[in-house]
Amino acid sequence: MQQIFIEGLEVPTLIGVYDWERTQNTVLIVDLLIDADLSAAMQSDDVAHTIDYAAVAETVKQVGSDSSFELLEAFANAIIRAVCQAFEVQKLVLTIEKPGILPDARKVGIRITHEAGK
Ligand SMILES: Nc1nc2c(c(=O)[nH]1)N=C([C@H](O)[C@@H](O)CO)CN2
Repeated sequence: MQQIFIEGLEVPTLIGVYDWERTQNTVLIVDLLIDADLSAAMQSDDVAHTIDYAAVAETVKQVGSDSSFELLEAFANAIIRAVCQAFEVQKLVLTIEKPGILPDARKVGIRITHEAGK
Protein backbone atom coordinates (compact mmCIF):
# COMPACT_ATOMS: atom_id res chain seq x y z
CA MET A 1 0.00 0.00 0.00
CA GLN A 2 1.24 3.47 -0.84
CA GLN A 3 -0.07 6.53 0.93
CA ILE A 4 0.44 10.25 1.24
CA PHE A 5 -0.72 12.01 4.35
CA ILE A 6 -1.19 15.51 5.70
CA GLU A 7 -1.85 15.90 9.41
CA GLY A 8 -2.92 18.94 11.37
CA LEU A 9 -3.45 21.29 8.42
CA GLU A 10 -4.91 24.56 9.69
CA VAL A 11 -7.74 25.67 7.40
CA PRO A 12 -9.53 28.95 8.14
CA THR A 13 -13.11 29.06 6.88
CA LEU A 14 -16.51 30.52 7.66
CA ILE A 15 -18.44 27.57 9.09
CA GLY A 16 -21.13 26.82 11.62
CA VAL A 17 -24.83 26.47 12.21
CA TYR A 18 -25.24 29.34 14.65
CA ASP A 19 -25.08 33.12 14.15
CA TRP A 20 -22.17 33.50 16.58
CA GLU A 21 -20.06 31.21 14.39
CA ARG A 22 -20.77 33.18 11.23
CA THR A 23 -19.20 36.50 12.20
CA GLN A 24 -15.61 35.33 11.67
CA ASN A 25 -13.58 32.44 10.30
CA THR A 26 -12.97 29.31 12.35
CA VAL A 27 -9.66 27.50 11.98
CA LEU A 28 -10.45 23.84 11.31
CA ILE A 29 -7.82 21.11 11.63
CA VAL A 30 -7.74 18.80 8.62
CA ASP A 31 -6.04 15.43 8.17
CA LEU A 32 -5.89 13.60 4.84
CA LEU A 33 -4.74 10.06 4.21
CA ILE A 34 -4.54 9.36 0.49
CA ASP A 35 -4.04 5.98 -1.16
CA ALA A 36 -2.23 6.55 -4.44
CA ASP A 37 0.21 4.92 -6.82
CA LEU A 38 3.60 6.27 -5.78
CA SER A 39 5.64 3.71 -7.72
CA ALA A 40 6.55 6.02 -10.64
CA ALA A 41 7.98 8.65 -8.30
CA MET A 42 9.80 5.96 -6.34
CA GLN A 43 11.66 5.17 -9.56
CA SER A 44 12.00 8.63 -11.08
CA ASP A 45 12.57 10.86 -8.03
CA ASP A 46 10.41 13.44 -9.82
CA VAL A 47 7.59 15.30 -8.03
CA ALA A 48 5.72 15.51 -11.35
CA HIS A 49 5.16 11.74 -11.08
CA THR A 50 3.38 11.81 -7.74
CA ILE A 51 0.75 13.72 -5.78
CA ASP A 52 2.45 16.84 -4.46
CA TYR A 53 1.26 17.10 -0.86
CA ALA A 54 1.92 20.87 -0.90
CA ALA A 55 -0.50 21.19 -3.83
CA VAL A 56 -3.09 19.09 -1.97
CA ALA A 57 -2.75 21.34 1.09
CA GLU A 58 -3.17 24.42 -1.09
CA THR A 59 -6.30 22.92 -2.68
CA VAL A 60 -7.83 22.28 0.75
CA LYS A 61 -7.02 25.79 1.95
CA GLN A 62 -8.54 27.23 -1.21
CA VAL A 63 -11.79 25.37 -0.53
CA GLY A 64 -11.72 26.88 2.95
CA SER A 65 -11.33 30.43 1.71
CA ASP A 66 -13.93 30.01 -1.07
CA SER A 67 -16.71 28.43 1.02
CA SER A 68 -19.12 29.28 3.85
CA PHE A 69 -20.91 26.05 4.77
CA GLU A 70 -22.94 25.43 7.90
CA LEU A 71 -21.90 21.81 8.44
CA LEU A 72 -18.56 20.05 8.49
CA GLU A 73 -20.17 17.35 6.34
CA ALA A 74 -20.79 19.79 3.48
CA PHE A 75 -17.30 21.23 3.82
CA ALA A 76 -15.88 17.70 3.66
CA ASN A 77 -17.83 17.01 0.49
CA ALA A 78 -16.35 20.12 -1.15
CA ILE A 79 -12.81 19.07 -0.16
CA ILE A 80 -13.32 15.54 -1.47
CA ARG A 81 -14.64 16.83 -4.79
CA ALA A 82 -11.78 19.31 -5.20
CA VAL A 83 -9.02 16.88 -4.24
CA CYS A 84 -10.36 14.00 -6.35
CA GLN A 85 -10.80 16.29 -9.35
CA ALA A 86 -7.25 17.64 -9.13
CA PHE A 87 -5.30 14.51 -8.17
CA GLU A 88 -5.15 10.78 -9.00
CA VAL A 89 -6.57 9.57 -5.71
CA GLN A 90 -7.55 5.93 -5.19
CA LYS A 91 -8.96 6.40 -1.70
CA LEU A 92 -9.14 9.33 0.67
CA VAL A 93 -9.71 9.36 4.42
CA LEU A 94 -10.58 12.90 5.45
CA THR A 95 -10.78 13.99 9.07
CA ILE A 96 -11.95 17.47 10.04
CA GLU A 97 -11.69 18.64 13.62
CA LYS A 98 -13.42 21.73 14.97
CA PRO A 99 -11.56 22.80 18.09
CA GLY A 100 -12.99 24.35 21.21
CA ILE A 101 -16.64 23.54 20.57
CA LEU A 102 -17.72 21.22 23.40
CA PRO A 103 -16.29 22.18 26.78
CA ASP A 104 -16.35 18.59 28.00
CA ALA A 105 -14.85 16.98 24.89
CA ARG A 106 -11.23 17.07 23.77
CA LYS A 107 -12.21 17.11 20.08
CA VAL A 108 -15.26 17.06 17.83
CA GLY A 109 -15.35 16.52 14.11
CA ILE A 110 -16.09 14.14 11.30
CA ARG A 111 -14.21 11.48 9.37
CA ILE A 112 -15.19 10.36 5.87
CA THR A 113 -13.66 7.64 3.72
CA HIS A 114 -14.10 8.17 -0.02
CA GLU A 115 -13.12 5.68 -2.68
CA ALA A 116 -12.66 6.78 -6.29
CA GLY A 117 -15.46 5.69 -8.59
CA LYS A 118 -17.93 4.99 -5.78
N1 LIG B 1 -22.51 16.49 12.67
C1 LIG B 1 -22.38 17.82 12.93
N2 LIG B 1 -22.91 18.31 14.05
C2 LIG B 1 -22.80 19.62 14.32
C3 LIG B 1 -22.14 20.47 13.42
C4 LIG B 1 -21.59 19.92 12.24
O1 LIG B 1 -20.98 20.62 11.40
N3 LIG B 1 -21.73 18.59 12.03
N4 LIG B 1 -22.04 21.80 13.73
C5 LIG B 1 -22.55 22.32 14.85
C6 LIG B 1 -22.36 23.73 15.20
O2 LIG B 1 -22.01 24.52 14.10
C7 LIG B 1 -21.28 23.71 16.30
O3 LIG B 1 -20.03 24.05 15.77
C8 LIG B 1 -21.59 24.63 17.43
O4 LIG B 1 -22.48 24.04 18.31
C9 LIG B 1 -23.30 21.52 15.81
N5 LIG B 1 -23.34 20.12 15.46
